[in-house]
Amino acid sequence: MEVERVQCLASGQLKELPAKFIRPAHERPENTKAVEGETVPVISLSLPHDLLVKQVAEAASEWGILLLTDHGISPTLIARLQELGQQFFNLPQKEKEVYANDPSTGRFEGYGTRMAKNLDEKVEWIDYYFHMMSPSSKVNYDMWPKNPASYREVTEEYNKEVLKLTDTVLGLLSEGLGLERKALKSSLGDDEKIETEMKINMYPPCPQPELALGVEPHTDMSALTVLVPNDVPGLQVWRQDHWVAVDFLQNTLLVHIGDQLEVLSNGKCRSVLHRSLVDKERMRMSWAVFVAPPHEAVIGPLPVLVNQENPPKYSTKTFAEFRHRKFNKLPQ
Ligand SMILES: O=C(O)CCC(=O)C(=O)O
Ligand SMILES: [Fe+2]
Repeated sequence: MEVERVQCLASGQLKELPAKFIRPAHERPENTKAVEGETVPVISLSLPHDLLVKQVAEAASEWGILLLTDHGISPTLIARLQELGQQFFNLPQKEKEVYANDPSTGRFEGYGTRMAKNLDEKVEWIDYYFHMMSPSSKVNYDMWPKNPASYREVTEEYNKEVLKLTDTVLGLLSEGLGLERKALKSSLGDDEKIETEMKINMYPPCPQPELALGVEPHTDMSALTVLVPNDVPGLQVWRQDHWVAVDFLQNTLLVHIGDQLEVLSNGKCRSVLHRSLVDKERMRMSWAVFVAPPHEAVIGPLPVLVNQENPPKYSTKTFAEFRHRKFNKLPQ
């Protein structure tokens, strides 16, 4: 089926936003502005170990998101990843359509655009590219862009780095919960099992950004999400009762706590509610890597964190069941 891409729409000198992108008043950025003066914690991985554990634990429980500096992933590698993503979205439309996904038939991987299921439904101002990244046994490389030619090599290298960083962050979070370094990682599945997915988000310039959303408020169902944005701001996180804008900081990685860590930690780590706004003049992009357990993994509050004073706050189920419920908006 022919899908109307937001990028094509945006390149057509639109003055007004088509109705399907106009959010109801209570969701509009113009009516739900971020507060000034609050900032997401920025944490350097080169801090002394005990201090680092403490800061990461605090950020995970109070914010559910942290910005990492001195994270060890080379700026050159990140810049290459970003260039390739941009190059893909600059390809002729026909070439991109070869990779079109079709969520209505369960084909989630590939090039995608949100589709309204009925006339009232609002859609997000975004085109994206989504694919599994690891373990390689579960990857269908036909779903990865073949152009630019170095996409696979660079993406695989980036994935390795993200897996190393994940190991570090999960270790710190485990220690912050008073557990052994390996506790969270082994619940999610060790290196051959843990899954990563890449989502390249592309938000074209939008004629009326105050009325639209790039991504609706949501929590990620992953364990962790590692995200690099380009320099166009837009990400906002919910804190207590208001939105806080996440500043763009050069050479910084964003780490979101996702639903699976909230469950495993029995609520000590918070899965952060977030949304993305769009810009009038500039294209915003972000590269999100979702780190998640395999579908068959059984995830529930870790028994060592549960006792009479701290009864389990979440039910235990397979990650497949969790996904099914989340996709279908069923209670967990
Ligand atoms: O673009 C962003 O900063 C956020 C994207 C996001 O939340 C997602 O892809 O899950
Ligand atoms: Fe997200």
